[in-house]
Amino acid sequence: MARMGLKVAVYGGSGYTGGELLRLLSGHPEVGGIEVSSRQHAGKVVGDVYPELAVRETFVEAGEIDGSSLDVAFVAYPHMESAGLVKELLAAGTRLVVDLSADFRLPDVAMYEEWYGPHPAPELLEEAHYGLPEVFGSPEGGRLVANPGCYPTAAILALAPVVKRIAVSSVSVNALSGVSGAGAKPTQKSHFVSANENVSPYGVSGGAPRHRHTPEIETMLRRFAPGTPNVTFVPHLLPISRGELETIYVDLPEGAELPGAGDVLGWFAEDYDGWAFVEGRPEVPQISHVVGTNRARLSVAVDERAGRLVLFSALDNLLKGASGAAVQNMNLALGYAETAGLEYLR
Ligand SMILES: NC(=O)C1=CN([C@@H]2O[C@H](COP(=O)(O)OP(=O)(O)OC[C@H]3O[C@@H](n4cnc5c(N)ncnc54)[C@H](OP(=O)(O)O)[C@@H]3O)[C@@H](O)[C@H]2O)C=CC1
Ligand SMILES: CC(=O)N[C@@H](CCC(=O)OP(=O)(O)O)C(=O)O
Repeated sequence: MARMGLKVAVYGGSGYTGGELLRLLSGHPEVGGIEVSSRQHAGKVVGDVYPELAVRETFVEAGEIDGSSLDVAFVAYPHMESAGLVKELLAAGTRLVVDLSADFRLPDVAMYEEWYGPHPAPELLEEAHYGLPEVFGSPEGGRLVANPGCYPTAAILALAPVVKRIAVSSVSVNALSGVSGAGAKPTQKSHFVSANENVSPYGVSGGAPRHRHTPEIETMLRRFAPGTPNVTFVPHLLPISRGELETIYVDLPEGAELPGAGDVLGWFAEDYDGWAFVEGRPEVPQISHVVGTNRARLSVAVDERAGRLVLFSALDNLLKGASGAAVQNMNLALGYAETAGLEYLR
């Protein structure tokens, strides 16, 4: 007998975030049917291509999925490839689209075009809800969720409670990530021989830091703290499969009083009270504290000698940084508990 429940589709199911979505959605109590697209593997059973997933659905071409029949579509395509499909799905009547790419994160077309390229569906930017619910609220009732980038999720969760409360004069993010953040297609940067036994800074070009997550972090923080200064953001590739850690240096204006660590932990507790997956704790988070979970763990150290706050933020790039957050957003958008299907990842 067919299971009742939500009919969902994962577009780009052969990728890392797509695979993680299949794993999460297969065990989700509200999901009744899953369709999954892949160009390379169309016609093959998911679990035959990826035995670690043990999913019995068959990959199909994206065009074979009827968007009008879907409750939820997760689009896990590269940026600039995603927006066209998102537009088609919404026009077809898909109830909710969660886009994992960056295509609907920046509300300003000119900014998108500066950092990415021509936008394929700018008319939808205004309607997209930036899917970091612990900071920007639930997307309940909306049709389009722009799932945040993994690095911006970690940075915004740590910084929002601070910039909301005190003026800051500089913000520098030192970010570390596992190789799955670079996606399933190997590149010179992500090839085993390049990444193994190595740590490399990247996102620096023409002698300046220039990673496309910089404007995402700045734009989102300025929504409630318009005076947030330009952010220096430098990511580094670690020889691990997954997980992300950011150490964030925050300077205060001349003469401003430095808050204590207890103050900042109190702000984290106040802002994230009632949310299941975000927690400030006294100990400094490590990647091993969050890998395989949908947690973001935050902490703080106060450098009184230098007059500077040091924030820490750790998450799993494929879960709270992508697919776990996407399922959390689906839950909230459709009125379920944020933890539905994710309880074991707390
Ligand atoms: N990896 C991470 O940690 C995070 C990723 N993201 C974002 O999520 C999205 C997916 O990332 P990730 O899973 O890592 O990426 P992958 O490269 O692992 O997977 C993307 C999948 O999309 C399909 N695809 C690629 N190009 C196209 C295209 N032009 N048209 C249609 N399908 C295409 C491919 O499947 P096939 O060739 O089989 O069709 C591919 O497997 C990206 O936008 C990424 O930036 C966001 C946060 C974190
Ligand atoms: C290690 C690594 O390469 N990480 C990726 C993470 C970005 C990502 O996947 O997020 P978006 O959806 O915003 O592109 C990068 O720096 O490009």
